[in-house]
Amino acid sequence: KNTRKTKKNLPPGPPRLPIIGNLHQLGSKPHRSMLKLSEKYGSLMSLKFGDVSTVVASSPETVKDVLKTFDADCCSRPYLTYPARVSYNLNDLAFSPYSKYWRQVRKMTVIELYTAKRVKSFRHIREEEVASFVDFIKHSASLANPVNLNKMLMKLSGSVICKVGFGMNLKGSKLENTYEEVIQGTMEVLGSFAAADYFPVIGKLIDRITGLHSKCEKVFKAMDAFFDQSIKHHLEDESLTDDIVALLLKMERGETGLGEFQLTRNHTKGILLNVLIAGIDTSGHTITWVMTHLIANPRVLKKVQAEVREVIKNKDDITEEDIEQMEYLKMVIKETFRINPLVPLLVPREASKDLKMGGYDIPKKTWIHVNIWAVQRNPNVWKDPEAFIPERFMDNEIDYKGLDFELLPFGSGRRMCPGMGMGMALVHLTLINLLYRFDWKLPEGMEAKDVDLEESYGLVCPKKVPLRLIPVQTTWT
Ligand code: HEM
Repeated sequence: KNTRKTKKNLPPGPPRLPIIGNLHQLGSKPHRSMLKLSEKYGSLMSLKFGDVSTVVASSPETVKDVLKTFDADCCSRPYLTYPARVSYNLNDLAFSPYSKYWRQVRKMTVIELYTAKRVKSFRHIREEEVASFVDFIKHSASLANPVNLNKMLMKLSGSVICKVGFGMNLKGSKLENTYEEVIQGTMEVLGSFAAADYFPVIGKLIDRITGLHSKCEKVFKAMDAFFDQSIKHHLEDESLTDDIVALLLKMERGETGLGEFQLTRNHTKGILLNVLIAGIDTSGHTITWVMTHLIANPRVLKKVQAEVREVIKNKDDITEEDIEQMEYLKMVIKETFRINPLVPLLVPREASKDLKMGGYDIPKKTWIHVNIWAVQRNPNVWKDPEAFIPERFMDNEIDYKGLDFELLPFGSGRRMCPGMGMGMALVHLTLINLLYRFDWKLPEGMEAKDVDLEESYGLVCPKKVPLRLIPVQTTWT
């Protein structure tokens, strides 16, 4: 009798296998598999992964329901075993549940850390690091050597984040030789569909067998040693006052920030984890994707270079604000975010109470995936969605700042990325330099149609095969 009374009207979804549910349908690229399934079962779809009930939103309307209409009740995070470990037991911002702690830290970081003023104050660091990056590329150009842009751009954003966040040079730090492996490994750990999250009884054992557990421990230890190094450096040198570690240590001492809330060392490290991984991976990979699409589309490359060169030609130096006069470059960046959003499923959310959404029941504790990969390829919204056509933004007001639910590379609502300004400042300055100062050629024997566009999968989806291009220095630089 009771069962009949409480029967829920859940969103439709594919049939499930015993025990694993729909896990076998995820494949190696869950955002792509979920897009395919949503074409059959609808833009609000139920899936079951082991013990976990999930819904996936895949259209601008259903995504708007999750991120705006029901944001307050959908903005918590589920408990994820390995993100919990690397975030010092959820003492961070990105994986911590919606709670008083999260609200205070979010408010504090938005007021103190991710402000336009602070982004500006780090400008000299971006300029210095981009200048030495350009020098390296000039050197490669003089030898006609191909440059591995994935690697070099990761190094550039790594150097910027180390100085901005940790007051240190990447060179000489504990991550100097391993940061690429550590950051990539962390992203894989954070983005993996871990057995421990879906099978409470045997999941941890499965993760030990697959190696996920030891991989997590390895990256955690490497990052922890790096954070300790930076904190020690700050405690020994009082002149370090302007970077993010300095600010967090001030908060620990109660000199600024959170009112009655006491920031502990684990909170500091959790927040630093977000700065390190979100800061390095995202900006570098965004620039690589832009360059990949440009080299695969020579017409667009030529057009955007003409624009950049026209704007810069009579100026003494290049600044990140020059982007304001580069309408076509802005369209190229939007189109890149549309085709290759770096976080295609955003970070998973969890319903904090029973909800009724689009006529369906979403029970409390259901996990919610927002598939922006599907939204940004929706043929009802985007004509010819697989093609790279920046001009589609010409008479189109859609932007990526969280207000338009057709394009959401930074998410939207309470959990929207707070580091957008910081990330985009580096993306703009670097791209303008790459396009103004160099022409770009594919290695011998390759043509535009051969450029590989496959993404790899993790929390962030970078280009799978590194982008190798030959820079040719322009005569005017
Ligand atoms: C091009 C660069 C970047 C992209 C595309 C990007 C994208 C994203 C996305 C999609 C999310 C998840 C939003 C959600 O779950 O709804 C996110 C969250 C976050 N990002 Fe970024 N991000 C970028 C740069 C940065 C930078 C430079 C920082 C900091 C230095 C940063 C810090 C964070 C943090 C702390 C969160 C968690 C917010 C929360 O859960 O409250 N991001 N980012």
